Amino acid sequence: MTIQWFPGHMAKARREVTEKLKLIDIVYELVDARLPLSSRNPMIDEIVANKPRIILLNKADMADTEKTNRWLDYFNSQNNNTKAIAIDAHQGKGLTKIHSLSKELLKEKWDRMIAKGIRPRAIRALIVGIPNVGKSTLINRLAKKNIAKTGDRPGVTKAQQWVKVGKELELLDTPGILWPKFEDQEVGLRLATTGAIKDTIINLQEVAVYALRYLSEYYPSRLHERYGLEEIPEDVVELFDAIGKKRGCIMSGGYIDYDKTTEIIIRDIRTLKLGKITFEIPTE
Ligand SMILES: Nc1nc2c(ncn2[C@@H]2O[C@H](COP(=O)(O)OP(=O)(O)OP(=O)(O)O)[C@@H](O)[C@H]2O)c(=O)[nH]1
Repeated sequence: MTIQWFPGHMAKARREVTEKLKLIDIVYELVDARLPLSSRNPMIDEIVANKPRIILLNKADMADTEKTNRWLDYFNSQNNNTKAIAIDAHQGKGLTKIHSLSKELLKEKWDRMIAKGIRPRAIRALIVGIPNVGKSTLINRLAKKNIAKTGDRPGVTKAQQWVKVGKELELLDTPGILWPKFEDQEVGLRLATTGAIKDTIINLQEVAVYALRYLSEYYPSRLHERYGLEEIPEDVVELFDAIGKKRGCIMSGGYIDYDKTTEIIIRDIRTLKLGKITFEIPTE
């Protein structure tokens, strides 16, 4: 699903997430491990405020493991209320850690409740993230058909459905959808490279050029191997031509077929033919 985000939609989405935050103890913020900052909402810290949070670097199966580890260090060193782990919601990898980490982050709150004589209840969590980041996949994975109709809760006007994850954890069944920072062109290009933005609304050639520039800088050996290039031309148009030539994307008159070359490059990236790639590097 690609949502056209207008200021009115953004305000509404924010309001909806803020309402849901009142019902829960902890936020699971889903980001794409290949572009952990670009796949976040720019106002997320402000929206989530002081709630404990686990940043889930999803689609870790498609990201460069060494860089994912650097991103985990980056997020884990930010504040005590926030932890990060890498997961693959599609195959269900890394998910068992979510529960133990939630308990850890909420230990003080739970201890306080117990000290006051309140019986411990299930931890309530909300998944938030931008479109296409894997929210539904994660809910379905965690739920294992455990969608519980709980109806109204005291103080809650609208009926909310909760998904049981074991005995001690419950998720709101509808995730919070938030917008990415797409006024930043680079963010848009990164999102487009991984397929998070519908191809029909972007200029794919521009995306392929962006991706090639990035790959030449950070993953030149992958280009060597995949396209059998002896040298990686510095000029990106020359590189584009060289790949087109190697892959037989030639039109009559000997011209390079740029549309076909673009298609190949983008497909190779998205289907991991160029290996696991992370499109954003932590700065510290
Ligand atoms: N490789 C891989 N693909 C994943 C993973 N998680 C989700 N996907 C795929 O990513 C795509 C989007 O997943 P969804 O669960 O629909 O994402 P969403 O955030 O609910 O999307 P919206 O409904 O648009 O908000 C689907 O094709 C999933 O199969 C993962 O960990 N690894």
